[in-house]
Amino acid sequence: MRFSDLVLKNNRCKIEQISCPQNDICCESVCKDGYCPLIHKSYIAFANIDNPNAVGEQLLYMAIDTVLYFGLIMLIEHDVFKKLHGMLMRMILGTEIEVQELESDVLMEKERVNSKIRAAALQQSSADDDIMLVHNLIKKFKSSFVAVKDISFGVAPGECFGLLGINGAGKTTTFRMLTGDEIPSSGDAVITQYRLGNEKHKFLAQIGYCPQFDAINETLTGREMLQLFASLRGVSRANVDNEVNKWLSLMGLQQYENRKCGTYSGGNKRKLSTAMALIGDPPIIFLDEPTSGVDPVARRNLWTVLTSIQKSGQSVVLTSHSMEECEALCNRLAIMVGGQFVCMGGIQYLKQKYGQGFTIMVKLRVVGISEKDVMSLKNEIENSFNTGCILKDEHQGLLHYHVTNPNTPWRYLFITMERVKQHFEVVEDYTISETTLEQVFLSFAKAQPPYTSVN
Ligand SMILES: Nc1ncnc2c1ncn2[C@@H]1O[C@H](COP(=O)(O)OP(=O)(O)OP(=O)(O)O)[C@@H](O)[C@H]1O
Repeated sequence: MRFSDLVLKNNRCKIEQISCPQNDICCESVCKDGYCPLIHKSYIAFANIDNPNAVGEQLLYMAIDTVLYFGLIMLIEHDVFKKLHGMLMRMILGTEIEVQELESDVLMEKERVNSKIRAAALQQSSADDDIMLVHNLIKKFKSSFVAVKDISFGVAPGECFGLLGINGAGKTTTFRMLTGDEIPSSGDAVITQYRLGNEKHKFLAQIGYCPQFDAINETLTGREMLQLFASLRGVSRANVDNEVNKWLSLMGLQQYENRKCGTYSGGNKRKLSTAMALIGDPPIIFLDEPTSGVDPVARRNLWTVLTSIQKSGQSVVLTSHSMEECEALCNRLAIMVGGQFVCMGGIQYLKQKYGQGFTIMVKLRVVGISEKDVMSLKNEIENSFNTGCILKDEHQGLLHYHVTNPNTPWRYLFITMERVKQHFEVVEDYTISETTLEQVFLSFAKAQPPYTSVN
């Protein structure tokens, strides 16, 4: 009998009660009183020759799929694969790293954090004066490449902590570890009493994060995006609209609120991402270059917003390539070089410690100057400030001197440089200023090659 005949037979047997000629395939064996009785066959059974329409097998597969995919989602949700990957990497790569000798401020902060962590473990103290403690954080991507090298720092309530470093210094990797995107190779972080290592969800619930690249759903409008984030942050349904209106207005996004985010300009996407990090008033906010591509008016506006949220006790961890921004916002900052903190402290402290004194920039004429003229100019400048004058940099016809004695009178500086300018034709112009944060940064950043990559 062909399969199609069987299907026909079963369909007929189900839908009609037919008179029963002996040769009818439907009634071969069950002909009763001249009629073929209706045969009810259950669909909820495994299909076989007599019952090919049964869907038991499919139902079983669907049930197995449900359990399987639900389990898979749970494993992903609880980072089981990431943790396994992390464990495997730790086993393969180890956690031993080479660290350069640490500056005293970095070392002191490390010891302070470690002692707090020890005390918290013994329940002898709460981290009241630090909302977040990061200790001994390491990220190894390859055995030969460590992106973050054993960094430790604490952030106080209401503090803005800045992370500075050239491209590839390890700032974003640090953020990615603290926001759960990367599993640290070693080390941990604590926000209030929640540990990143074993209470990740509670830890992350304390954080607002503006990533370096805007993580927005381009098909939603700005308003919808903020409504979504307000709800995720636990803002009550009755308050969502108030909160969304507040942040749209603070970020100057009202006129774009009903436009799809995908059509926003780069600067407006940054503003929206920052608002998404700030909405719902999380206790600590990570901002990865929040003002890159933002116009100067909006940037200053954001600075005002960030200053006011600090006053209400929220803390900010910020990365930026704008020294002006760091000077305006950060209470403390750390400079990262090659994945490691090379200095740490308040801005004035860093300027005093690493850039004490004055900066003289000498612009040289481009044409008609010889190497000999430049050499004798350098000798003259260095001899004139015999209390200490160091040539820090020389590029594109600019000499950058650091006069190390902070007590040198401004009058002496100007008289000397005027005399030098009169005597050396090679000097086109000069400027004298106090040492800036940028100069402190550059003096450290030079220690890292401009393109550190593992690729
Ligand atoms: N998933 C990864 N796998 C391998 N190497 C990585 C990975 N992510 C980052 N790196 C490397 O780690 C180093 C630090 O990168 P990171 O993005 O943290 O730098 P950054 O300081 O944030 O730089 P930028 O200022 O450009 O944002 C870089 O050399 C980068 O190539």
